[in-house]
Amino acid sequence: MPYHRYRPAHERVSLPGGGARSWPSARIERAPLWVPVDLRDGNQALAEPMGTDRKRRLFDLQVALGFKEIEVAYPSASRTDFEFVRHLAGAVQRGEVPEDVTVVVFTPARRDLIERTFAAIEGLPRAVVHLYAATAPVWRDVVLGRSRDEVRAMVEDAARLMVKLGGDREGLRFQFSPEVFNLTEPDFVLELCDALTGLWDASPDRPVTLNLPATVEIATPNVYADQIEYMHRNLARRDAVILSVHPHNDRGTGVACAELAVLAGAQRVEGCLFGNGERTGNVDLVTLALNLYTQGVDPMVDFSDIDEVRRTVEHCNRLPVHERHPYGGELVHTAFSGTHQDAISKGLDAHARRARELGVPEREAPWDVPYLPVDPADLGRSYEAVIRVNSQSGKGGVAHLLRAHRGLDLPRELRAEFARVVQTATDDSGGEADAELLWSLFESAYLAPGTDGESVRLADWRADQVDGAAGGEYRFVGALTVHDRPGDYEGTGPGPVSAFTRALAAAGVEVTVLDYAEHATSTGADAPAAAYVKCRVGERVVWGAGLAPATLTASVRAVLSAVNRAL
Ligand SMILES: CC(=O)SCCNC(=O)CCNC(=O)[C@H](O)C(C)(C)COP(=O)(O)OP(=O)(O)OC[C@H]1O[C@@H](n2cnc3c(N)ncnc32)[C@H](O)[C@@H]1OP(=O)(O)O
Ligand SMILES: CC(C)C(=O)C(=O)O
Repeated sequence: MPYHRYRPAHERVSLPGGGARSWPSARIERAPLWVPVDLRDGNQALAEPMGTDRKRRLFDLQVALGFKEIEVAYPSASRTDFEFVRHLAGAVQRGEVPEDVTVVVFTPARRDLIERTFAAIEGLPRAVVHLYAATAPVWRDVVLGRSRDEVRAMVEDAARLMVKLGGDREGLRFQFSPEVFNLTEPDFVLELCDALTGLWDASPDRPVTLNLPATVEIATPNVYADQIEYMHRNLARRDAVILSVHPHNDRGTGVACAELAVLAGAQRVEGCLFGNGERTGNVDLVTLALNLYTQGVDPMVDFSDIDEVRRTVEHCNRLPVHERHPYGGELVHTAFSGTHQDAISKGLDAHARRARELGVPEREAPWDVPYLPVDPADLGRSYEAVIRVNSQSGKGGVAHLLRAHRGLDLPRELRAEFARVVQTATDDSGGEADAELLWSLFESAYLAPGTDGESVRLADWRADQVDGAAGGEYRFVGALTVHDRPGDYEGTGPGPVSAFTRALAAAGVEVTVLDYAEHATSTGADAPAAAYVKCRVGERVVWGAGLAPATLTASVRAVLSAVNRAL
C-alpha cells in the first residue's frame, strides 16, 4: 500500500507558538450543551432522507430526552426540509414545543439560499441561523475557487445579509461554522470568527455560536484539542461566544475528540444519536452523555429507556445500530464468557449486599460491578440479558441463570458438575443455552431420576420421629423397587435423610451422604424447597437434587436422584 502518498497531521496543521495547553489536566465536571444534528447532518447522509413524519418523530424524541437546542433542517436544500421548518413553526405556535427548546437551521453563504432560510423560520419565536462556508485550503482552491480574502468577503457578505434579514429580531441568534476547521490555518479561522462576532455584534446577552467542525477527522484527538484551546484562548469577545465543536468520526475517535475539546474549552457539542452522519458518522451524543453519566456527572439528557431511543432512531434513519454500539447496542451488557459471567454474578450479589448494608434501594447504591461500567437497569435494561450461556460459559453463568430464572442456588461443586453437562450440550449444538434449555438440561440430569424406568423407585413412604428415642431418632418406612424388585423397607437414623439411607441399605443400595444443602426457591411461606446432596453410592460420588413443596420430600428426592444417577 502506497502509504508515502499521505502526510502526517503535524505537517498539515500547526498552531502559532506550538499552542499552550491546559486541557491535559482539566476535568469535565458539567455537561456541555448537546445539540443533536440528526435532522440536518445525519439526514443528509441517508439514502432515503426523512420526510416530515420521521423528522417530527425524531424531533419529539430529542425534546423528550431533554435536548434544548436542536438543528432541524437545511431549509434551502429541499422542499421537504423547508416544509418541515414551516411545520415546526406551526407546532411551536400551537404550544407543542417547550419554550426552552430552540431550533437551528443551516445555510450556505449564498444570497438566494439565505433568503429562503429566513422565509422558512418566519413566525418561529426562537431560532438560530447557522451559516457555514468552506475555509480549508483544499476546499478554497478546489471547491470554491476562491482566495482567503475572497472567502472572507463571501462570508462577510452573507453575515451582513443575515443581519439585514433578522438582526433586530428578538429570539434570533446566529452561528458560524468554518468548514473543515481542523484543516484550516488557525490565524485565518481566528480572523474570520472575530470578523463575524464583530459584524453580528456578539454580546453576553446575545451570544454568537462559533462551531469548529472536524468535518473530516485527520489527526489524533490531542491535535483537535490543541486547536480548540488555541481558539478558546485567542477569540475576541470570548464571553459573547458559545464555543462549539462538531467532530466527525473518520478515524474512529470522534468521541475522544469531543471529550478533549470540552477539556480544552468547548461549551457546546454537535452530534447525532448513535453516531449517524456523513461517511463514518457524526460524533455519537449517546456515548458522550453516558460517558459523563458513568463519571458521576449529570448528563442533562435522559437515556433511561435506551432501547426505545435506539428503536426510534433506527426507525427514523432506516439504519440499524450495531449490536456492539456503546451503551445502546443489543449485546453490550451481555457476557457469554465464563470468567466474565462469574465476576458479574458475584458482583451483582455483592451489590445487593452493599445496598442492604447501606439500607438503600439497589438503584441507589454505588455501582462497582466487574465488567459492567453502567448498571443496565439505569438504561431501562433488565439483568436477564446480562448473562447468556454458550460453550464458552462456565459454572458462574450457568448458576446465575438457574438462580435468576428458577430460584435455584446450587452448591459450588454441583455448579461445576452441571456446567459440564451444559457444556457438552452447547458444544454439541454449537449454539446458545437459554434459561429454558438450561432448565430442561437440569431437569433431565437431576430431577428426572426416580421416575419410571429408573433403577430405584420409591412409593408410599413416611419418615417420623420415634417417640422417646434418645436424640430424636427418625424411622423411614417406604415401598422401594430396586432393579424391578419391589419390597417394603425401613431404616432408622438421627435424621430423616439418614433413616432413608438405612432403608436403602436394607434394600441392598449402599449410600453415604457426604454433603447436603437446602433452601427455599423464593420468598414466602409456600415457596417450594430445593435440596442438594452429594452421595457415595458404591464406588461413585455423585450429586443429586430434589424439588418439592416440603423440605423433607425435596431431600428424599435429592438422595434418590443421586442414587439413580450413580446406578
Ligand atoms: C460539511 C457539510 O455537511 S456541508 C452541508 C452539506 N449538505 C448538503 O449539501 C445538503 C443540501 N445541499 C443541497 O441540497 C444543494 O447542494 C444546494 C441546494 C445547497 C445547492 O445546490 P446547487 O446549487 O445545485 O449546487 P451543488 O449542490 O452542486 O453545490 C455546489 C456549489 O455550492 C458551492 N458551495 C459549497 N459550499 C458553499 C457554502 N458554504 N457557501 C456557498 N456556496 C457553497 C460550491 O462552490 C458549488 O458552487 P459552483 O456550482 O459555483 O461550483
Ligand atoms: C458544521 C458543518 C459545516 C458540518 O456539518 C461539518 O463541517 O461537518
